[in-house]
Amino acid sequence: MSLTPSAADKKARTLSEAMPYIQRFFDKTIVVKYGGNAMTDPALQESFARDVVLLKLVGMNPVVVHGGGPQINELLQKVGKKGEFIQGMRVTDEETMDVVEMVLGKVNKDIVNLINRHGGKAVGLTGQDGAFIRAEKMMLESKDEPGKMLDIGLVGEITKIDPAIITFLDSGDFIPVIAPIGVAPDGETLNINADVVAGKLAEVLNAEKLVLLTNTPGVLDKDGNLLSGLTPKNIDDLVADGTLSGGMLPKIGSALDAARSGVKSVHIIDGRVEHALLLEILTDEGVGTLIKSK
Ligand SMILES: Nc1ncnc2c1ncn2[C@@H]1O[C@H](COP(=O)(O)OP(=O)(O)O)[C@@H](O)[C@H]1O
Ligand SMILES: CC(=O)N[C@@H](CCC(=O)OP(=O)(O)O)C(=O)O
Repeated sequence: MSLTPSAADKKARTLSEAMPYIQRFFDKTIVVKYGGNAMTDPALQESFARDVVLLKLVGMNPVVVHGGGPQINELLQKVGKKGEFIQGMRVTDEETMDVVEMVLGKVNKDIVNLINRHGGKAVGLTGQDGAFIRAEKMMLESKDEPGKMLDIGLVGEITKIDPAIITFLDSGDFIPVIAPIGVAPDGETLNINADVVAGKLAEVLNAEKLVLLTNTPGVLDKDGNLLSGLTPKNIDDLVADGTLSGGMLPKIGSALDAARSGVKSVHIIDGRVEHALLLEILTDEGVGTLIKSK
């Protein structure tokens, strides 16, 4: 294929532009949350896997945490159950938990397989492996009746993440791929929102970056315009006036917690854009919403 001089020049400039980022992020941990909504298109799945492998090849330590919300809903529907969410958290009875584990197990191995097909060495884990994600049953405070605690079933609140297994994998050629399931003190498995796992993991790994790939251009205002940067005060206002709702609530909460606990940059970006991850990490192009710690 021959390139016109301007196209060749543009390609060369883009490659050259990547160099300072490769230098800056060499040996740094990048936690990537791959949302269930961003993984529905096979071509995008391929580009995601290629991006993750490329980051590893140039010396970064990508750690993938995946969701699977829409895929869980699909199977629930097939077995005649309706997915119910409160403040972005799935109400999880025992039967639902079986479906959650089944679907996340399949999604996990699909991602592992995809990364491996592109030359990476992915290792799939849930929080049960080495009991590395400890959790306890979450009680959620009602938004309508402050002070009232809601029981949403087998949903976990993280009490501790032991990063040892992840740093061990990172120090080799491996790319950890993590499903958001935690383990309670009695050994019961608990369903955890994947954004929450990604945020907490970024914190305990002292990650350089947390990138949350989802199915919107980023955080949007009431008129649907992209908000390119958000402070904690902006976020409080957007929650209070109802601009942020549903799955965006745990996402923004986790993003802010991660930013405040020292993760250097936290982004919510559009996983429907091909190579969104590379654009975010290796180019000057700012995509999506940057979450600021203050
Ligand atoms: N202000 C907002 N800006 C963008 N998305 C929002 C906003 N408020 C609510 N959302 C919803 O949050 C969704 C993303 O969260 P979620 O469905 O949990 O995705 P994921 O599977 O990527 O975690 C969006 O698809 C959108 O429906
Ligand atoms: C407690 C809770 O809500 N768990 C989520 C776990 C998967 C997830 O978070 O998937 P996405 O990132 O695709 O939304 C659920 O059951 O849907």
